[in-house]
Amino acid sequence: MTSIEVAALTKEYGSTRAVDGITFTVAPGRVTGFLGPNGAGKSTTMRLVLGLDRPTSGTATIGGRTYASLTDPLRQVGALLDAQNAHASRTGRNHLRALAVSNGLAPGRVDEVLEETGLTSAAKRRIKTYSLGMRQRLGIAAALLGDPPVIMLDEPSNGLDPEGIIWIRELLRRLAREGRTVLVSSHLMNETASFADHLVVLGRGRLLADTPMRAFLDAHSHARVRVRSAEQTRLRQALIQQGYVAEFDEDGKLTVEDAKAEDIGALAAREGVPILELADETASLEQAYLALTAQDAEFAAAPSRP
Ligand SMILES: Nc1ncnc2c1ncn2[C@@H]1O[C@H](COP(=O)(O)OP(=O)(O)OP(=O)(O)O)[C@@H](O)[C@H]1O
Repeated sequence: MTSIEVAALTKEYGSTRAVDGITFTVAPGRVTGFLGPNGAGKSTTMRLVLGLDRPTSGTATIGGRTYASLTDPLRQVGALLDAQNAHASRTGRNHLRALAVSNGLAPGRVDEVLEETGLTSAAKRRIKTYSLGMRQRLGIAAALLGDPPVIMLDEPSNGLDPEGIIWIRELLRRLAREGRTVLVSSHLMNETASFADHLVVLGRGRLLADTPMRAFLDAHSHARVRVRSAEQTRLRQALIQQGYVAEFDEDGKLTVEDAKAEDIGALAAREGVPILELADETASLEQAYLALTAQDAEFAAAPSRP
C-alpha cells in the first residue's frame, strides 16, 4: 500500500508562490479528485511529486521516498501530465515499446495497455495522426505500463468524447478498487463528482479542503427545494411571509433556499395551495466548490495587515 505524502510543500517561481505550505496525503484504495481554479498550483504539486521540479521547501514523497530515489519509477508511479509529450512521428505502439524497453518493463505489457485504453486498432498509426482524445488515451496507456500502485493524472478527461469520459470514470474506479492510489486533477466539477471518493482542493497555492466527497458536499452547499404548484404567486408570498427566500426560475418553478421538501409541503398544505411538483435539490459539487473558492477569493482579496 503506497501513499503520496505532501508535507509543508512550498514552490516559488520568482515572486510567484505557486504552492504555499500545503500538507496532505493521498491514500490507496480510493480516487482522490484534485480541484482548484486555474493557477491554483495543481500541476506544480504533481510536478514536485514526480521530481520534475525541486520544492523551495517541504517534501513530496511516494511511500516515504522521493521520486528521484525510486529504483523502478515506472513500476511505482504512473503519471499523465502532458498528453502532447510523445514523439509525434512514432507509432503509438513504438512509443510504448520504447518506454517499456528503456525502463526494463516486459514488452508484453504494451499490447495489454493498448487493449485496455482502446487503442489496439490505432497502434500502428503515427501519433501525429491521433486526435487529442487518442493522445490522452496513449498517455494513460503509458501511465499504466509499469502496472504501478500509484497513478497521477492531470486533466485526463481533456479531449475525450462522452464515451471516453465514461471509460475513464470506470477505469479510475477500477484502479481504486484494485487498491491503487489514484490522484486525478480536473476542472470539471461534476465529472470529478462522478469518480472521486475524496477531494483535495487548492486555491492560490493553499490547501482549501482535504475531505471525503460527501462531507465536502454537506459542508459547502445548502439545502434547496424546487416546487411547482397550481398557485405559484400565492405560494411564494406565503413562503416569504415565513422568512424563506423563494425565487422563480426560468421554467416558472420556485426555488426555495435553505429549505426541506417536507417543510415546504406542509406549508403549502396549510395554505391550501395544491402542489404539482416538489423535490429536494441534491447538492452539486459545482455549487459546493464555488461556495468554497468564493470564500477563498474574498479572503485573498482582503487587504494585507501591516
Ligand atoms: N515554470 C514556471 N515558471 C513560473 N511560474 C510558474 C511556472 N509553473 C507554474 N507557474 C505559476 O504557478 C502558479 C500555479 O500554476 P499551476 O500550473 O501549478 O496551476 P494549476 O492549478 O495546475 O492551474 P491550471 O488548472 O491552469 O493548470 C501559476 O501562477 C503559474 O503561472
